[in-house]
Amino acid sequence: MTTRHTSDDSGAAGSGAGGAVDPAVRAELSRLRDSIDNIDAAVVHMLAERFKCTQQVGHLKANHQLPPADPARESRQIARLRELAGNAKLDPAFAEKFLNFIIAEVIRHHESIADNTGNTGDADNIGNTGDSAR
Ligand SMILES: C=C(O[C@@H]1C=C(C(=O)O)C=C[C@H]1O)C(=O)O
Repeated sequence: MTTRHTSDDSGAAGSGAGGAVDPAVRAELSRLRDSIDNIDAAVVHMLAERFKCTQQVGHLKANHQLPPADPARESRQIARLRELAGNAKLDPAFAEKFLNFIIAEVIRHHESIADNTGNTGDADNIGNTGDSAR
């Protein structure tokens, strides 16, 4: 059985086989973790802003009988993000997975907005008032 080594702010990091932590290692770890915390906060704030926009898109689509998902737009975004990722030395496959994860959540929101607006997003439904006499 393998042992999973962990470290926390109480400071096992850099202590080798359980000895005292090198203060320089502790300081470096702490500096890096401060940056990670700032980046995570920025990611959360940026995602919150993105979802504010996509919610508005969801209402616009529901009010104008547009479908929740737009696969052509998604393909363009994925191609663009993969290119940006490659240039930034981030794995393009990871960037694509991450974007797909977010988009899936956005589409779920759009479907629920459409349901609550009485629009299924089905193209056949454009102009359908709910009156079954066709
Ligand atoms: C936000 C939109 O709706 C969906 C979500 C997307 C996204 O989160 O980027 C992109 C395309 C759509 O499938 C949109 O059409 O722009």
